[in-house]
Amino acid sequence: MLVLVSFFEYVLKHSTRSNGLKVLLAVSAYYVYKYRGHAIGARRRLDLKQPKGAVPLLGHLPLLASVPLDEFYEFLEKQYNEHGPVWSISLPGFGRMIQIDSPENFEHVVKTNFANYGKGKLFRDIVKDTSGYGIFASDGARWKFQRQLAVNIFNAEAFREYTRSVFVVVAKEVIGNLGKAADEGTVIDLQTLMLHFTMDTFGAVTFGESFGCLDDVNRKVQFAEAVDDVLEITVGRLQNPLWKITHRLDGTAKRAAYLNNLIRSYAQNHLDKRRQEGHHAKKNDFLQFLMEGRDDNDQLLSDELIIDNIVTFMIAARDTTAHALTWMFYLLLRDGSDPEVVDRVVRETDEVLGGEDPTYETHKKQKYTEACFNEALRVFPVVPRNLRICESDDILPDGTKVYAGEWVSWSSYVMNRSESIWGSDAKEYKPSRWLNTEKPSPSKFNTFHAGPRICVGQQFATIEALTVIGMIFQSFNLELEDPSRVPKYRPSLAFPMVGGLNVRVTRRFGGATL
Ligand code: HEM
Repeated sequence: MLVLVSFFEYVLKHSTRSNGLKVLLAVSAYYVYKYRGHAIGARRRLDLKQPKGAVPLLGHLPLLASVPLDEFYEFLEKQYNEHGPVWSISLPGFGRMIQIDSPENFEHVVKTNFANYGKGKLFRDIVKDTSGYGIFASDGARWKFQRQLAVNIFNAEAFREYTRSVFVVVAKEVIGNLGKAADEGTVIDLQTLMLHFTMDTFGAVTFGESFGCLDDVNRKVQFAEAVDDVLEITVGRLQNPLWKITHRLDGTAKRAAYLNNLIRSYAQNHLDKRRQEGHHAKKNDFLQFLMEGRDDNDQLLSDELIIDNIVTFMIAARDTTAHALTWMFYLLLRDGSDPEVVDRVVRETDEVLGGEDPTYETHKKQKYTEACFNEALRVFPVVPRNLRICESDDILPDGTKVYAGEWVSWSSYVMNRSESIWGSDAKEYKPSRWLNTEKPSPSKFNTFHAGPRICVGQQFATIEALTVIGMIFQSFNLELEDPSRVPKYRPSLAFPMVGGLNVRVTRRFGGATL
């Protein structure tokens, strides 16, 4: 730093060029000095620890850019180990980001002082062209009425009906694909299968018809591919503070517009078709709920807001649940896993289902299977990192000051593996920790978030997962193609497994056949 300052002093003294250049250099020198050790726009915070490697103006951007993407959460974990439960980084565009790790600080941000921490304009800009002003990207009153609408969609009656007419029906197509792989002796990628499963269930609960992804698991479905591509672009924006410029230059902005148009037109066509059928056509799907939903002023939602929410629900529902299932199957089947865990799931499935299809009532009895699913979501939380922006100056329960405009961020991946939160076996996959004990609070098991914005689809995801897990184990034995492989993750909006999860399938003797 001193070398830099001396260099500027030297140039200013000896420059024979115009005064303009001198002024430019002086201004640059001022900013480099002002933002030494942190990013432009960020408040200087000597009271907070921060990783070494921050540079003037860019802060920790070069450091973060140097971290391999598939080791990002281990990098975060290392920082927590080195700096303790609160530390910070600064990034151009974002400013200061305070990293927290304790359930108490987390609960304060997402629940106790909820009104003071929003998603912020920066986040909204990133997702605006995809999920618009839907529930996910909104704050305040606009969020509140959409939340109420969403809560109304999910009730026991709806879950009973989804299980019967959607989850079981679509899971039967999963079983069909697995049966084909079993009979042909081929491997099948469970990750793709689960993504197609959750996509088709989403189609069925939203529009009353599946996307047909499971008709042929290897067939490309344009809509599903558009969603994948758009999510990748969104993640690229989160990682690139200059995305508004670079995406325009490299053509990504044009592609994003094309993809979003494709996705939204699909939803609009369904909406138009439903209107033509008659607004009160007896349908029991998300689309109908949204078409009949009303805002704060008792007005029906605009087409735009209906579509914003359809896209939001699809993004929130599809990859999260599919990836959670994929990681769970990996944890059950990998080398070194306890064979008693799978045996117990199979025994429970046989006892509870007795060879029949799952129902809303049988889910409640799949206690051990649910423990396996939740434990997978603990070890591999499919929303591994999150953040909020502080609206007005605040103090966290541990005394840390947060100033207006600063971000607070946490990683469920790191928190869920923390020994100080989960005990000395925190890193082990141990479904039994969920049995015979009180459920951990959402601030401790925070994969589904906590407070007023806790995931509205948690029960939906759990019931959907229990249906397909039960139906798979009812009929098949699964084996990983390579049980010794330790799969990597890809940072994304959810948490995909790099390279998928190839399994070999055999039919269970005496198992249900379809
Ligand atoms: C394993 C599966 C899932 C996980 C781990 C998960 C996790 C989360 C998390 C962490 C949030 C908070 C995001 C934030 O505010 O920053 C969230 C919100 C949300 N989730 Fe989920 N989710 C899952 C499945 C689902 C499903 C199946 C649906 C819908 C059917 C859904 C719908 C939503 C919605 C609408 C929100 C926004 C709620 C609000 O802002 O009030 N999620 N989810």
